[in-house]
Amino acid sequence: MERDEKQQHDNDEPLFIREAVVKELLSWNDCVDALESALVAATNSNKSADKPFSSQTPRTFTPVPGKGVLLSMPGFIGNYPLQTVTGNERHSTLACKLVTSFSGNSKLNPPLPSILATILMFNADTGRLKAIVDGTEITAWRTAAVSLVATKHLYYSSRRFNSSNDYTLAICGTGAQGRIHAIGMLTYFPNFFSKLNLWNRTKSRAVKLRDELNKLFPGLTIAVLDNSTDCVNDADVIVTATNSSTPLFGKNDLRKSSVHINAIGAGTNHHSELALDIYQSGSVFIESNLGIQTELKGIEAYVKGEIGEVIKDEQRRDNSEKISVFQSMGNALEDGVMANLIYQKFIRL
Ligand SMILES: NC(=O)C1=CN([C@@H]2O[C@H](COP(=O)(O)OP(=O)(O)OC[C@H]3O[C@@H](n4cnc5c(N)ncnc54)[C@H](OP(=O)(O)O)[C@@H]3O)[C@@H](O)[C@H]2O)C=CC1
Ligand SMILES: O=C([O-])C1=[NH+]CCC1
Repeated sequence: MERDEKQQHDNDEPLFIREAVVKELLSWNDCVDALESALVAATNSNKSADKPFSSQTPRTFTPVPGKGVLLSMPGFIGNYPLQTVTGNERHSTLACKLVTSFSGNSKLNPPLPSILATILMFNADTGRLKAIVDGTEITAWRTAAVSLVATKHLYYSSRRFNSSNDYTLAICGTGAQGRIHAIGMLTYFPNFFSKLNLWNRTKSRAVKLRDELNKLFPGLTIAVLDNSTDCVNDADVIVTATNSSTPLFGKNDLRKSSVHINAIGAGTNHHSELALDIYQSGSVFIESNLGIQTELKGIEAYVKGEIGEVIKDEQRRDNSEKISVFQSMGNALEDGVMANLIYQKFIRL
C-alpha cells in the first residue's frame, strides 16, 4: 500500500498519507521541534532569506446549523528549519487544513472524534497539489505539542533542576484533547510530574482514562476528582480541554504559588473555560496575534505576547506573577509544518 502510494507520487499525482501511517510517524520530540519553528515563523511576516517567516489570513468558519462547523485554515511558512534524517534543512510549506467540529460525534454508535481534519499540501513554488494528509491525529498531537512548547518555555525550563520533581498535573476534560495532553505531558517531561488529577463532566470517561494511563505510566499517582475546582486545587500545571461555556475554576481555587495553565477548549468562545480573575491577574500568551481581533474578541485580559517571542527570548513570564496562561486557539502554520514533518518522513520510509 505504502509503496503504491509513493509510486503515485513518482507519477506526479498527489500523495495520500492516511491516518494509520501518520500515527506511526508521530513523535513528541519531533513535533515540539517543528512547532517551535512554526511559532517563531508566526512572529515574522516579512519575507526573509535567513529567518523563518509566514503569511496567513484568518481562518473561516462555516456553520452547519444544529450540528457543527467547518473551518478552513490556510497558511504559508517560509524558510523554517526542520530536522529530517538528512540533517537540519530549510523548508517552505504551503498548506490548508480543513477541519470539522461536530460535538455530537461522541454519542454516535460507533463514536467518531468530534474534530476531524484533512490537510492539503501544495508545491510552494508552483501551487500544485502535492499531498493530502489525514489531519485528525495531527490536530490532536499538534495541539498538545504546542501546549508542551508553552509549558516548557513558560514553566518547566525554570524548574527542571529542582531536586524533587514533585509536581502535579491537572487535566479538566478527558475527551480526545485531555487524553493526548496527558500522554504528551507525561512523556515529554519524564519524571517531572509525580501526580495526575483528572476531572471530566461524565466521570466514567475520566475513570477510563485513568485505567489506560495507569498501564502506560506505572508509578504515577492518578486521582479522579468529582469537580473541576478540586482537580486544580493542588496543581502546578493545568490543561483545560472542554466545551464548557462557563468557567471551570477561578484564581481562588489555585493553591500553589506558581501555576501554568494551558486553556485549549472552546465553549461559546476561546476564553470561556477560565474565570475572569485568572485572565486579569495572569500573564497571557497566545500562538499568533492574528486571532486576537476575531476569536479572542471580548477577552478582558492584557495579552503579553506570542509564544514565538518567548521562544526567541523577546518575551518571558514574569516570575513574580503567580499564573501564566497559554490561551490556545490552533493555528494553520502549526498544521503546515506538522504535515510537512510527516510528508518528509513518509517519502524516506
Ligand atoms: N486549541 C486548539 O487548537 C484546539 C481546540 N480544540 C477544542 O478542545 C475542546 C476539546 O476537544 P476534543 O477533546 O477533541 O473533544 P471531545 O469531544 O473528545 O471532548 C469534549 C470534552 O469536553 C467535555 N465537555 C463538553 N461540554 C462540556 C461542558 N458544558 N462542561 C464541561 N465539560 C464539557 C466533554 O465531557 P463529556 O465526556 O462529559 O461529554 C469532553 O471531556 C473543544 O472545545 C475543541 O473545540 C480541539 C482541537 C484543537
Ligand atoms: O485549530 C484547530 O484545528 C481547531 N481549533 C478548534 C477546533 C479545531
